[in-house]
Amino acid sequence: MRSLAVASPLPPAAAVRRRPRASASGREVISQCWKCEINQDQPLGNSLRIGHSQGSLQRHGSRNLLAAAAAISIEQAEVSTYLPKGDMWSVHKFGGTCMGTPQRIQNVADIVLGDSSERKLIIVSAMSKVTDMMFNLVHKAQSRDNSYVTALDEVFNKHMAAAKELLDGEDLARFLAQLHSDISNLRAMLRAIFIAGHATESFSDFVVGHGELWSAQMLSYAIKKSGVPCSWMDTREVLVVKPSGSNQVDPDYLESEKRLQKWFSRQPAEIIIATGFIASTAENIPTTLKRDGSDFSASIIGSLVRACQVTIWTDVDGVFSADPRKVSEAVILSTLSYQEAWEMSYFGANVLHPRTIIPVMKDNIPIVIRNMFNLSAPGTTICKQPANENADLDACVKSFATIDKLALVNVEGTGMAGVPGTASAIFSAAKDVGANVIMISQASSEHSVCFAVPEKEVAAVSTALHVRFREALAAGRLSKVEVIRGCSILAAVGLRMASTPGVSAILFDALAKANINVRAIAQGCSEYNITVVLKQEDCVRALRAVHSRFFLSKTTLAVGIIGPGLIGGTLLDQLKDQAAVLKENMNIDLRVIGISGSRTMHLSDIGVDLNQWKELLRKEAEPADLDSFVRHLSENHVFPNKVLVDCTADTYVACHYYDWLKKGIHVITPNKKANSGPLDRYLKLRTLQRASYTHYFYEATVGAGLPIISTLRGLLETGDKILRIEGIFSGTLSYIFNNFEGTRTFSNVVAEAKEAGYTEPDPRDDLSGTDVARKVIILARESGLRLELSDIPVKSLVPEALRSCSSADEFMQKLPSFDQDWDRQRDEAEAAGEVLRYVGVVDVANRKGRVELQRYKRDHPFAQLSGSDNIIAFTTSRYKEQPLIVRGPGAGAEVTAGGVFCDILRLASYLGAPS
Ligand SMILES: NC(=O)C1=CN([C@@H]2O[C@H](COP(=O)(O)OP(=O)(O)OC[C@H]3O[C@@H](n4cnc5c(N)ncnc54)[C@H](O)[C@@H]3O)[C@@H](O)[C@H]2O)C=CC1
Ligand SMILES: N[C@@H](CC=O)C(=O)O
Ligand code: NA
Repeated sequence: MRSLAVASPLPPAAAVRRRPRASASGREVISQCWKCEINQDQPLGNSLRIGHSQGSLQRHGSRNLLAAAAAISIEQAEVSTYLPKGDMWSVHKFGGTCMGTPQRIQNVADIVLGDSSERKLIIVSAMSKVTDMMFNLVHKAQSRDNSYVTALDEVFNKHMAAAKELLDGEDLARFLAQLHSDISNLRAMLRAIFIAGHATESFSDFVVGHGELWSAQMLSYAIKKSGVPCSWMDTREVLVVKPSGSNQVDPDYLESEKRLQKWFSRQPAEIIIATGFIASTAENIPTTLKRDGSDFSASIIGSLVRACQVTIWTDVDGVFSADPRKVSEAVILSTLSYQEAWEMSYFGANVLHPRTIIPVMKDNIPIVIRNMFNLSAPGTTICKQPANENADLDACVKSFATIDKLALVNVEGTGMAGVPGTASAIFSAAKDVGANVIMISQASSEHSVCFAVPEKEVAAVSTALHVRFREALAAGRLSKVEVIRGCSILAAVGLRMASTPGVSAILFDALAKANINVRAIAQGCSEYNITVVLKQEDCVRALRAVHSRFFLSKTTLAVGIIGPGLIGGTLLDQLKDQAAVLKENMNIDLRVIGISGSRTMHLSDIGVDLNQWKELLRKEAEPADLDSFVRHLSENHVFPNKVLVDCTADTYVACHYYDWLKKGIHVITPNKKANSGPLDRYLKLRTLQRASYTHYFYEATVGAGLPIISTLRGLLETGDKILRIEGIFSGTLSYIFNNFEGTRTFSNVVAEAKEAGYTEPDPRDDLSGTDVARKVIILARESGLRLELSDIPVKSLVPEALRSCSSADEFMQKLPSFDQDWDRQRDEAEAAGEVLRYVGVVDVANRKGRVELQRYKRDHPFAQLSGSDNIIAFTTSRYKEQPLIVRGPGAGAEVTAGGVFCDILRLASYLGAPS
């Protein structure tokens, strides 16, 4: 035996990319001549130094030949063609779907031919469904079911038909002859299985592996048809594996490399089509690489030839940031590190089986996942940590994955702390019943250990723990072994989470804002993944919440609008006009997913087309139903954050805010009914809202879009003391008295205010002073006074005789008959150099409020207003001499809808949108 020391013919760039590999003798090949492949650092002992030679060796050789050197015999060393290794090889793997029809096999051939790599090794699976058909043959035969014969015919017919469509002439004849021969061998073997009523694993593996043999041959003929030489390889001649327990196998790299070398010396083709999935044992018994075996084959062979890349062709565009069936906004990741891919596949993401990554990982060979049916998609490259990624917080998390149907087991008790062996006893009990522990968490107080197992295994685990800890439980050293069913795991995966502060804060913040309770948390010190356990029913919503926080626009908000009247309708139009800008500039994605009027409602799962909301509400609507409207919003799993905007003036709707907040739905409204309704209900609502992560905003209830509530809050929260708030709180009444001059009649001016959209749906609410009283109550309660609406003395401007009118229209018709009375009041004031103004006062110091019609001198600030102006003066400890005054239009469609819109954006900002 002589060993070889041959350096790799890597071009310089590739040589730089890879670190030298250790040789079998443990030494590294540190100096290479890539033209003549001579290792300048070879051990002299039992090795043979090969001088610069011409011909084949110039293109061949590898640093890693060393790895096999000791095992390569002179006989093999002397064969004329060495297996070249290194960057000239590209390896492709095509799965069953890619090989599903003759046309697809032809497409595969085209892709292979389109790859300009010097050498190509193509691994193929059986045509789709064929592996199942083959397993079924074995199953039928060993169950002594005669129909295996017809099932075998089907297998034959499927391949014959495919070959006839794909091939012709001699190639077809050769393939069919081989197919015939294989089928008759299989028939004999299945007959033997039938008679024995049993198939050994190797018999079964032999039968099943035929799908790959046929697909590889068909593809190689299809490639040859275009005039390019190509060989096909039965990988059972090359790949040697040994069983490693629990239905897994370990590749024998040395032996496989040796055999590949030998194979290649006989057939030194530039394109090799190899069978995936199948292999053999060291004793040449056929076996398979088990689940996802073809990917594994590609990765092992990629490693054996030290390929520049292994491309796994499939039917998706790449690896998604989350399961696209659960998160429609999931994005394709352009790169993933090996560890990330590994973590994700563990969590059930359909990436690659972790073992597929191992062979290529040691040589830093990238795996690219690509879509055969969408060649324009660049796919996902799985490689060593990509260097060029920006390390901002959001980029730290690569993807999210979930596992459902889990149960948490919580073992708790004071007797655990400081007692070595408790954890070992707990987990050995789980092991004894064969339970797979998916996640473990123990707080450092050692008071409890909790772990997650598949729900179906939890009963056995619980019993085993009760048995194991019977004495400890009886003695009270353990207080309980508790099982919490119906759990899911949500994991955030990303290599860059390691040592980046703040990632978990963002994750938990997103969960909190979506009102999701976290039951257990685990993060290993590798920091590649953060795992949280939650209620299974919350899982998809949680997934969407965190995904949208890290991947999407920062804040996605589903909006339900109730009451598309003047304000609601204007708001919808404003949302329509501004949505794109918000998305682009602020990363806020607002989606109106439901609009409900009093008669009809229109619902959408992903967002109503706001260009035609009126039409949709008319033509594509269902009868309005508040409960089902709210259910539509709360049960929507696409959007993690939801808000109901009540644009009605309805008390019935306002009564529901408490329930909505409790459901985790935020509430925004210009409707004054909730905050000016019964005090106890108001207090209950505020208490709930303060205790929860749900928000309730109502800026437009006072002064419409003017910043009244927010100003008051700002004063209070910064410790100012409110003494008095007074002003003109009614846009309608302001307009009326600002314009009730000269020869104009009172009723005319009221009609104008109504026409301008300043009044309440029923203008009597304005003229009666009730609307102002409600605003006074809202501000009083905001200032800490516990007043009821009935505590506010109100001067009503509705003539006694018109209070009982059955409708607003009737009231408006009858109002002119009272104009003379109004003329008189105005003239009297004018004679005194005064004007009439309707004011509200919150007398915080004396814990009172009132609403009254007053006369003010013409130079008083209240007399200086115009249009629908409100003016609100805050007298506080800080603003004592000169009150803080807010003034401006306090009613009207645009300003009020704008105020509501502001609240929606305030909410988005509370939920994480940039400010
Ligand atoms: N108009 C203004 O300048 C201001 C109005 N507001 C408040 O805005 C709210 C809306 O006022 P407007 O738009 O002017 O009234 P509006 O009468 O034009 O609109 C209210 C809409 O709600 C609908 N509605 C009533 N009950 C409903 C129910 N149970 N379910 C679904 N829809 C229902 C009505 O059919 C109507 O379309 C009121 O609460 C008002 O106090 C607040 C500040 C200023
Ligand atoms: N009708 C109200 C509208 C705002 O709340 C008013 O006139 O002020
Ligand atoms: Na306001």
